[in-house]
Amino acid sequence: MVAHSKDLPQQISSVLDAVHTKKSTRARPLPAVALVSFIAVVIGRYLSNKQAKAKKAAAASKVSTEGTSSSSSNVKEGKIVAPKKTSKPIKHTTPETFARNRKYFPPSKVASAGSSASSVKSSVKVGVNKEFFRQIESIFKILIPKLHCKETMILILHTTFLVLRTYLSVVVARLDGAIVKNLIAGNGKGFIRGLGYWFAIALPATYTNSMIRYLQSKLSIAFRTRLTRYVHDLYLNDQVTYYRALNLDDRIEGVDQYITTDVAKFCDSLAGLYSNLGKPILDTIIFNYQLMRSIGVSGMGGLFVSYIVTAFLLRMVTPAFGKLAAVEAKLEGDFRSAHTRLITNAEEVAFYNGAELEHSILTRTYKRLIRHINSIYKIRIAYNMFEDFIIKYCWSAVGLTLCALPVFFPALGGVDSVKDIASGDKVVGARTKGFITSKRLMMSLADAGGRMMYSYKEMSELAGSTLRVYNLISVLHQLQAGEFEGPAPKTAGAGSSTSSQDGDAEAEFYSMADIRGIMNYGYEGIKFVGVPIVTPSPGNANGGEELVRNLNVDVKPGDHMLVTGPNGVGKTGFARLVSGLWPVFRGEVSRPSPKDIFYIPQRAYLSIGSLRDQVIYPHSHADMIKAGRTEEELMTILKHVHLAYIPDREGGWDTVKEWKDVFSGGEKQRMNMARLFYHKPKFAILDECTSAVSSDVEGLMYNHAKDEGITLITISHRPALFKYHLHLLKLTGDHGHWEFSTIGTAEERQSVENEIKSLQAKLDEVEDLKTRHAEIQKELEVGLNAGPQDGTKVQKRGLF
Ligand SMILES: Nc1ncnc2c1ncn2[C@@H]1O[C@H](COP(=O)(O)OP(=O)(O)OP(=O)(O)O)[C@@H](O)[C@H]1O
Repeated sequence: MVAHSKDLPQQISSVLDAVHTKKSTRARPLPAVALVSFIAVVIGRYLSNKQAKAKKAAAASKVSTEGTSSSSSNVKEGKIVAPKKTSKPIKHTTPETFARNRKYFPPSKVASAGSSASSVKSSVKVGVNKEFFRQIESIFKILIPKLHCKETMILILHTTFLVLRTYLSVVVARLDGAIVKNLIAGNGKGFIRGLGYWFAIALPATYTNSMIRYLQSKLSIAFRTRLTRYVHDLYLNDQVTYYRALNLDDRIEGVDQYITTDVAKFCDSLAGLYSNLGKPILDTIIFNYQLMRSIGVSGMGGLFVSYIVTAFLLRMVTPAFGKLAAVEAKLEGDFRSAHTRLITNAEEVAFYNGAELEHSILTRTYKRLIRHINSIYKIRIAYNMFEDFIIKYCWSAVGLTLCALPVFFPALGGVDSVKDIASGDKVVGARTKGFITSKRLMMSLADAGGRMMYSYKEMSELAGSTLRVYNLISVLHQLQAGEFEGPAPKTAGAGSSTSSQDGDAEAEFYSMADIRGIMNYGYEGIKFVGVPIVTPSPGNANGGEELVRNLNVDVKPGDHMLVTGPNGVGKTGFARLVSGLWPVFRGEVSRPSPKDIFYIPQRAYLSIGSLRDQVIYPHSHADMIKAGRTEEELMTILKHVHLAYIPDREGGWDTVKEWKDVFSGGEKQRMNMARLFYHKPKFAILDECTSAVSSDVEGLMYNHAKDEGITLITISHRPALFKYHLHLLKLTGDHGHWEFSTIGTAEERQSVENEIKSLQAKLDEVEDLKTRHAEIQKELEVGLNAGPQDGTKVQKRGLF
């Protein structure tokens, strides 16, 4: 009974609505049902066709993968997946698209929450402002590159279903009214018919709701795919943007977090915002229109004033959700990278017994994150209270007052009430109907308004992820173009020769923002003309440190060169310059084209993939077949590096394992040397890459490399490698000093002789020690044979 009386106003309202709209909108759900069912079936068929196609494609790719790379050991391992061999192009973005889009991504005017050193000091805050809309617009150029694309199709479908849902809500409300009307009138037939319509409409209505959710997810995934592809194309390219982002620039710290989490979060929020904002806006327009019929234009004026005041107040009190979200994403990234570090260095940490310290680092990063999240929750308490107070209570009070206007001041009343009274309806009935209709509309409006205000909060948070995604793309674009961030270069007059290093008046000031050197590709050799080796200095106000000054060297084919010097002097820096990883600040570097030069780094790298992939890296199996190379050749190569036993031991070329855990230190280095013999480049830079290999095998590998016609540039401090080279580049570390000489000159001989002398001296010492040892032994024996003075018999055996 209580429940009944509680629902009564709503039921009366439905009946009144039904009566009110008798002429033009009699509850006729059947055409609506038919229309919705038709659209649902068409879209359902479209989507199921797509799904069938996707299933077919998946089955086909499974067959091809099984056909090319499955092996018994692969199955045994179970966990590691070999890279898929695909004939499809890996890159999706053309250089022209990059060039066109670059201008849409100038450095952000908002100081980034994700970077530790942003040069952009700006008063613009993270939030729903002009800069946010500009950033979103730029990102949309990537998300929807043209009008006719998959994303537009999904957006159209999504919009259709959103409109359908609003339409169905109206139909359901009217049907509700009609059923209640028949119930009150005791019309059994009408009631049963109404119930029939009710069930008939349930199917398309529920289908519409689940399609809205499905299309929202689909839109999010489509956006994510577009963005991830674009970012990957930008990140992994010939300009080694990934290396630059990680080593030469600190604007996007934790780039993995940006690409994996932030992009996904951004796409989810954007797709969600469309439906969360679109529906309330549509509702607000419809309900406001209907409300105007009930409370009149003057009442609507009051309502709009309350909208404006609410929007103003909420904007005033809304905390910087965008900035908070951006900081949260950064802290999440820090926590994640602390774990990644531990995974990468588990063995080293275990050897050092460093669990406790690592534990404290993890706890500290986690606490920092949680403290921030907790502070957001606390900020939300006051905000939610205010939001509820305004939207639920103040709006209701305003609503009630406005609803009362036609009652107390009929002259001000809405069109309907005036018309109803004029047409002779009972005054009380007219007032009840007017009040309940207005109240229902007000409630719906408050609900739509609440959702819109909630969307404002979502938009503020979206501003945070938009900033991070925008910064990612913007910085990658700049790095790809070789534009770095650094202190302003000093002008010639203002001391271009100002020292950047303590106590060195001649050292030049090197800024990442002032790179003037030239890099030439395609030279038959490696030539440095007036090139300094300078450490990159992202965010360092003192500029980069000059390790080697004004280097001039020319290595022609066959001029095997050894680069030597103490630790940290810049030997690997030389290799980084040749490979284009470090910028050429001044002078000119000429080098062969990429296919003619190969680097083997200090730390042996083993990729994800099969045993074969380890030898042919960075070729894929498909590249190997295309180049006409065979497994017999690979076997010969393994013999040269003394690893011929590996394929048998590991179960064949197709075996997939985590190779970095399988091979010993020396095996890893020999495997890296095997790559050199596979690729046979004209030049090779070997950076201490045989330090764990026994010296006899090392010698064989060096001689084989020379026999293959490879010009070697070895970075090492071991004199044992002198004999395989013709030239010596010695970096002394003394104010960037360096010496170039030919091995075999007086100086070099002197150096080798010095080493021989020092070894000889040690050997002589061994002889002396041996002689001394024999003497002591002799003395002891003499002493024992003489026996004790008191005549006690000492047993020789017991003493020794
Ligand atoms: N990305 C970087 N940013 C700034 N400085 C760097 C960077 N990489 C290396 N350095 C610094 O440059 C200096 C030279 O490094 P490099 O690796 O060339 O030394 P090296 O002579 O090869 O030493 P080792 O014999 O120990 O391998 C070191 O002091 C190092 O700290």
